[in-house]
Amino acid sequence: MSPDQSESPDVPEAPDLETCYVGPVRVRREPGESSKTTDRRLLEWVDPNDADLRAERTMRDSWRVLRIQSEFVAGFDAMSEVAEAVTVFGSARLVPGSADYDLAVRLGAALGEAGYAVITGGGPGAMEAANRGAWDAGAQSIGLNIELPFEQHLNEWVDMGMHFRYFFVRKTMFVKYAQAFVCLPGGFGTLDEMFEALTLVQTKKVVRFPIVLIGRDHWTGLIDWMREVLLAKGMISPDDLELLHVVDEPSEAVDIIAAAAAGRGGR
Ligand SMILES: C/C(=C\CNc1ncnc2c1ncn2[C@@H]1O[C@H](COP(=O)(O)O)[C@@H](O)[C@H]1O)CO
Repeated sequence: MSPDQSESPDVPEAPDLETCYVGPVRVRREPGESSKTTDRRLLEWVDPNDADLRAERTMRDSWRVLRIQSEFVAGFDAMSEVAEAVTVFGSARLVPGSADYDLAVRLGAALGEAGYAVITGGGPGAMEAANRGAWDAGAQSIGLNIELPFEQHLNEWVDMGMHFRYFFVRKTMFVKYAQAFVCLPGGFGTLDEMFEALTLVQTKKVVRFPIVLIGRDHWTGLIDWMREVLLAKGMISPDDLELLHVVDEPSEAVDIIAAAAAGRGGR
């Protein structure tokens, strides 16, 4: 090797780029460069007085339908082999070593040991922990991730994972392939998922299946408010409150789910 060859060539340093997913496509961008998610583009407001923008939107939305359709097809194909499953929701912000993270691991394991596949949002926190428990129990561990404006990873405890562009497509998969929901302690995302499940059951859009809230400390205040405000004002009926089961232990959640399955003639 000549002295010239041993010298390091004058290669420009790789720029510090941000990574994110646009549907299945991984893109790297300059920090701060606009990264509108697909959902945001779909829901973007367009000035109705601007005829050109309206025409452009109509064209884009028509094509968008094909993309939505393809996401449903990919989801249905991927999920078609899933056996009995339970969808688990919960805070993306739980950290390993915390009591709630540990609860989520134990929940995933208890569901897995009872023969259920575990479906989560595939992200960090409670999702990672529940997938981890299911994985440890040798159960199918599924993560349905979503495109967000910052980099998203499937957690490492997922053995079948997907990235969705559209929230509503992903939510369909959470419901369609599960026979129960369990909500761990969580924030707005978890509450959104819990209330969506609840209204689907309340309006009989899905046959009554259990929604279990695990962690009494976290959920009791909300249930009290539902009773003291919503029920008292006649905005829900007494039966509606019974659609939610509040427990502390993963084994209680599994018992409720198994009893509901037996009541439907399953298991
Ligand atoms: C904010 C953080 C990570 C975001 N990543 C997520 N990946 C996948 N799914 C998510 C993510 N964040 C929220 N979700 C969904 O909402 C529920 C949790 O929301 P909460 O507001 O944290 O309660 C969860 O069940 C997911 O389906 C951490 O840096």
